[in-house]
Amino acid sequence: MTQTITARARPGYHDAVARFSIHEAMAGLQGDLETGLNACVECCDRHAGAGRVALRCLTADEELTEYTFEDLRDLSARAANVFHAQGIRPGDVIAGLLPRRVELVATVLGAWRLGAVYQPLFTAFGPKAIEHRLATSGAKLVVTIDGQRAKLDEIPGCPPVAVIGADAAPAPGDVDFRAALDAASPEFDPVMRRGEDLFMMMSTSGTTGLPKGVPVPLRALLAFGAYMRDAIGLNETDTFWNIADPGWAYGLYYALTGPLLLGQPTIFYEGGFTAESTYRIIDRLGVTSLAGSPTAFRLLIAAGTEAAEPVKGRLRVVSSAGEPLNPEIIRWFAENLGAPIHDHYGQTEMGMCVNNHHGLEHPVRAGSSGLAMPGYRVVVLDDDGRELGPNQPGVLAIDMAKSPLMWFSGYLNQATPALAGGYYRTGDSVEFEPDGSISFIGRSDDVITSSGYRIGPFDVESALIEHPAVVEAAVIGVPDPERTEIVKAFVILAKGFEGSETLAEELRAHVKKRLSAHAYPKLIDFVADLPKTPSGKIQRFILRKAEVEKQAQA
Ligand SMILES: CC(=O)SCCNC(=O)CCNC(=O)[C@H](O)C(C)(C)COP(=O)(O)OP(=O)(O)OC[C@H]1O[C@@H](n2cnc3c(N)ncnc32)[C@H](O)[C@@H]1OP(=O)(O)O
Repeated sequence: MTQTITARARPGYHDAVARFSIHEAMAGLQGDLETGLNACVECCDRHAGAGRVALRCLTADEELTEYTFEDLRDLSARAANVFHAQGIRPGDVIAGLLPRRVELVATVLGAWRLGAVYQPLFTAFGPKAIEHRLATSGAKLVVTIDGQRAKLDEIPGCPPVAVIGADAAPAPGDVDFRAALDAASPEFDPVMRRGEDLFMMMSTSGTTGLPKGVPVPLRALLAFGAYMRDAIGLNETDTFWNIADPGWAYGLYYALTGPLLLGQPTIFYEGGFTAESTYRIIDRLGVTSLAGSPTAFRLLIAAGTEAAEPVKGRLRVVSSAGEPLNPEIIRWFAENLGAPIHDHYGQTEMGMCVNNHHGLEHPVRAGSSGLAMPGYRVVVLDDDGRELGPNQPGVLAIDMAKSPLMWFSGYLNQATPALAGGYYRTGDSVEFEPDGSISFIGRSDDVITSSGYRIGPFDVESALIEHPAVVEAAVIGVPDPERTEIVKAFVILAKGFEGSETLAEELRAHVKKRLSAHAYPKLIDFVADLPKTPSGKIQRFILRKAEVEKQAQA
């Protein structure tokens, strides 16, 4: 059974909430949560047969190749055969350190076809970030490109590697992934799993420790499909482009899985983000529905109104995630692109669940994150776990028992205090408006939001103190008009080292290489001491308060 999406009048939001039924949500799947489900079948096989395009890949030079759902079915079966020959079995984890290329889709769908679990590794990560994630998941194989391969040499106990080479033959011991795909059979019967079985292994940064594993069960497909229909409002006349990288949740859930699940093509562009290439691709491929983060939208605005002119009136809807959306962006997009841009809120742990829905009719207030997506009951809690009413700040939480689309059930192999008392506490401070919409206030912990990335200060501090010049470090986010926050480090130097711009640059380069290219401290202060509690815990909030006050006085 192929699920078809039709251009339709937008149903009313409150009607959709009242009529929400998990059975109807499940009718959007071919398989069954109890008896048999396969994510590759849902995202690929069931849409094959009509020659429909599934994937448009643009190289960094903007060379375009299109793949149909039949092509992806064939590739997924070949990949599943390659993985099976490497000893991968249902439930095993396959990690992908891959840029936005067709091989990433082959790896993801091939893993799912085999009943295995896909773990994304962002290509900006350094060995430290990769090592921790591989150790957490117990991945049995890593698929990567030759340009990323050297990072894996630095990882003790790295699992076997399948590499996609440019010209050179892969290193001894590595699987030549492309040659193996070509040689493999295009037949592989999908392994049926159940709704509770895992199909993705994500990770997320916290305040105090290293990133935590977020296991994603197959029943999350229901929530991903609901977001695409209700919030993105994807219909069959749309050309959808989500510019987020599938190395992260928003990209993997909604640039790859979501559109394919609904039988709609998706777009992968391998080049880095620029306003010019973004406008060019919108124009060339006829994009009508765009998704990304406010930093990307601010960079579009910074390119000026003339750059936007060729695509004015072309975008039907724009969806924003990862950082709160400023009213100024909403105004600019309406005026210069003729496009409504809506704020959507979510986390790796649950997907998007508070949205200004494009697919459902309801008033949209600038500055608000929106309303709970049908299928989630969203509440605001005080410190004692009591539900609060309008205009009372508290922590945004999900009422687990009354949220049939909620799929998160705890971090991998560790206690999850955020799930106490029947709620999942997001750690984000918000308040309800009288109309039921949610206004975002900020994080209630030290997690940094920069360019739509969630950055754990502890990760950056740990990378910094690996450098011989650093004895101690404290890392915070400081407000930034372009990137929401930027990472700032306060560093105590070891004896014999002196603070200088040269040393600061060396520390930035060190964090970029060891941890990740996106998480390095743009600002570094060398200090003699750090504010601490009597028990010796660094008080990052004191540093943050001082920075905010400094900015206010500037
Ligand atoms: C539930 C959810 O998941 S919600 C949303 C999830 N968040 C996201 O998807 C992230 C959204 N952000 C982005 O896509 C990007 O930040 C953009 C498009 C907004 C801006 O891109 P950029 O201008 O390239 O900045 P970005 O912050 O990504 O990069 C920071 C640095 O890392 C580098 N970098 C980024 N990606 C890579 C990569 N894959 N490989 C190597 N380096 C990289 C950049 O070159 C940059 O280096 P520089 O500071 O020396 O110039």
